[in-house]
Amino acid sequence: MSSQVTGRSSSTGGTVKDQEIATEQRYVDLAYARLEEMRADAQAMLREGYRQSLAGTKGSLVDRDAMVHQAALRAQALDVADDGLVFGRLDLATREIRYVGRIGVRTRDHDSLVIDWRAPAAEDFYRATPEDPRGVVRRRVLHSRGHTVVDLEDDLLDPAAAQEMTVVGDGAFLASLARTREGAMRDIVATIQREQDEVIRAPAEGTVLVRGAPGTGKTAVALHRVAYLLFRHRRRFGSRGVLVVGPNRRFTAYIERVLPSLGEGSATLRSLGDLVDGATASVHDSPRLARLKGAETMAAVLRRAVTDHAPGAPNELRVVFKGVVVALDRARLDRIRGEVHRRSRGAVNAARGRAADALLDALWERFNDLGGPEAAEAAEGAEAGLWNAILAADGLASIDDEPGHPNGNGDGSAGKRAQFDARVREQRAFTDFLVAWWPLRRPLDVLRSLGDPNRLRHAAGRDLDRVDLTPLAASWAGDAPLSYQDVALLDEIDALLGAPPRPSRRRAPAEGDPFVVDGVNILTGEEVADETWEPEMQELTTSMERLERSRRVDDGVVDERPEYAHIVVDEAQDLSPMQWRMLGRRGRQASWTIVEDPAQSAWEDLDAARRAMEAALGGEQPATRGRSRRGKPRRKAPPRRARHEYELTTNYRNSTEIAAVSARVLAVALPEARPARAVRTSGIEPVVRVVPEAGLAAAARASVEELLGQVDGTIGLIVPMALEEDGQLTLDGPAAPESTAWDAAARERLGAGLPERVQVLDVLEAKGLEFDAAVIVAPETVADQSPRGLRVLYVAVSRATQRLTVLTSDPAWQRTLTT
Ligand SMILES: Nc1ncnc2c1ncn2[C@@H]1O[C@H](COP(=O)(O)OP(=O)(O)OP(=O)(O)O)[C@@H](O)[C@H]1O
Repeated sequence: MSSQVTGRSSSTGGTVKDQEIATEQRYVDLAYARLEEMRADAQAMLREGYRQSLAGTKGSLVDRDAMVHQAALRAQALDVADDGLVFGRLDLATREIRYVGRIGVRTRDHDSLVIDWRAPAAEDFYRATPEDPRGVVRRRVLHSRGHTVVDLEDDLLDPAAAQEMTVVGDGAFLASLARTREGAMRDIVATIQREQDEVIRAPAEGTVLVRGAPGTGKTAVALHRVAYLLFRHRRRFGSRGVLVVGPNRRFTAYIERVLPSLGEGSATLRSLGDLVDGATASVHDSPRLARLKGAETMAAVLRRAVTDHAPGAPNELRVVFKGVVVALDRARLDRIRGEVHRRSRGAVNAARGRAADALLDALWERFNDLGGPEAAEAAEGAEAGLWNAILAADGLASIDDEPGHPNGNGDGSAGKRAQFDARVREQRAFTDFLVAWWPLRRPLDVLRSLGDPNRLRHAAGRDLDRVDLTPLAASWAGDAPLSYQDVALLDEIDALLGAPPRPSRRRAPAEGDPFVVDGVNILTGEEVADETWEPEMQELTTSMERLERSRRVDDGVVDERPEYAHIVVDEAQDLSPMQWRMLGRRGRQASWTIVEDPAQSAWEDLDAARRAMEAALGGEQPATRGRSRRGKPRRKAPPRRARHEYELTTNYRNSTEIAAVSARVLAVALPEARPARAVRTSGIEPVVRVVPEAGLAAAARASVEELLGQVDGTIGLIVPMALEEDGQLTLDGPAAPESTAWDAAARERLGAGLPERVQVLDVLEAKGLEFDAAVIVAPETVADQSPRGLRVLYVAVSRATQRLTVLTSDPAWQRTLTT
């Protein structure tokens, strides 16, 4: 017979639970003692690594690098185990006992003391249920503070096999869900539920698509999956890297501690606003601008923008050969430009050499039209002084054609052509023209150039409506802040521009190269060293450094864009097609974990986003179809990958009372959707108050002050987006001069003097976050701000774990939320 005990006294002193805790403490002490030994071993390995480097050979440096890296990883993994090393115990029907913990611990004789939670032998800890006990009789969760076991909770899975086994517990799991939120997400290793574990351990290949309502643990599960993949497939995912992408910087700050707490510091965590090096988003676009910028048609607009002539590009080319002025006008130049773009298929910056050749062809043709070599001979006899005067008046920098010039003796037509090319290339008029007419462009310059409504109109073709041009151009003009959608556009432009053909190291100068102007090769943008140039010794790089190398869009083009072996996309329902394209470029060979809740989507055209997602996951990217970014034939598009779909159904965040309010919003936003099942009842009803519009801010302040006395943890004060008069931008940087009700200045006033645990944020910034208490201001405004406003509101009301207050100036909303 087993017994369920919660603190009952035993005949031998102390409660049964105390005795059980003492037993477990002895085992935990044993595990920590062994951990100390492992730590000493890791330190010894580190010292040995450094000793190797004293040998001084290149090979020894490589060994040192590898050894030090390994030892550092090991030491890091051991450190994370310092808190709550052992958190689970399984008693099996075979009488075997298994302990589960943050990392695997073995005795010196290789007997298992603690099984890593990610190892196959730990799977039963998460998967066993009373319906399917998988040989487990009792599952025990140990709650520790540091090295000390403070509580236990048992699940009896197979009562028939339990015999005299003691079972203690008082719902510590549910209690742990109600714990205070301190502002950063925590790991859930000890309490992962079966449906969550299935996602975490899903196959590493292909795409894992996870859906679930707010609070079902999608983010938590995705992060634990990363730790699992890195543990089980370290070689594959550790070397090429894992990228985790979240919606905004607040969100990445919120989740950034989870992976390190699981001992995994190697994954790259980025928000959609800082995925591209050198470009950082500081604003969200209004729904209208986001729709325009995020749509796939923007790819065509940008393609035209990069192939259009650059701002300030000259309209005429004039050179002199043997006294004959040869000129190309704007119409001819535009035709040449179009032809070069067609032939170079996209890699714009790399095509400058081809552009130079095409100009020379056209000049030669023109020169022949003017009479060719005969005309030159006639001109040669003319008065040099007269020519100089005329040509100087034309502003040509270099016109001379001295008899006896080394290039002046070509014969035969090929020789004449070679002579022509050589003489024209030498002229500053030609090289200066080339630099201005086909500049090596930077993504940010191209985007800014679209701040000119005329250029935007030209690039827009028929892909944008006239009425949209003005707000779009205004959002890119001057030094307007970059938005989250803009970052994806910069990446698109970068892909279109491509890298100029540059070697990885500085080359020695080629003597007399006419394309070297002021120490720079104007065809490639490459710096050419002076005569003192010597090849440098290369410093060894670690795999982490290599992983971190990436392109920067602000300072021209450097290095390759990083590609990852696995990409996790959180809040995927909000990605625009252009953002999917940006991610697709980073995961052409990757497997993916995609986490989403379509009911929370602020994005209007979900079908278009879905198509773009499919293209990113395995299809081809239309902008670079058939060719790689460097113009070489592309590898075949990867085959469509296996897809594994999962749904999470239990809401671990909200109390049942708060979940009821969010279910009411969902019923209006998306009547056919099913809310998740909340499991924790708090007995605290949400508050919905009607307040006159002018008093909303004051009421919000008062509500927060009241809540400060009611909860110990974080409070979110969630306000509508701040749309400017023309509905454009919502700033999360400094206040814009003419912005309205909920702008940054208003939010700053709302938060003034409040403790740090209170965050004032708009509904978009609240995505993915959670608070002990939330105050939602003006649901009616949120609902009206965009066609997806109701879904955005659904996000807002599902943020709180314990207390929810809604302030509305519309009595109809009070009825909707309470009945
Ligand atoms: N098995 C679990 N044990 C304990 N806590 C859990 C468990 N699963 C989820 N949680 C907690 O529930 C909360 C919600 O989890 P999470 O943020 O991952 O949900 P989500 O589905 O991503 O929500 P949203 O869609 O709103 O972003 C978090 O505090 C998380 O730690």
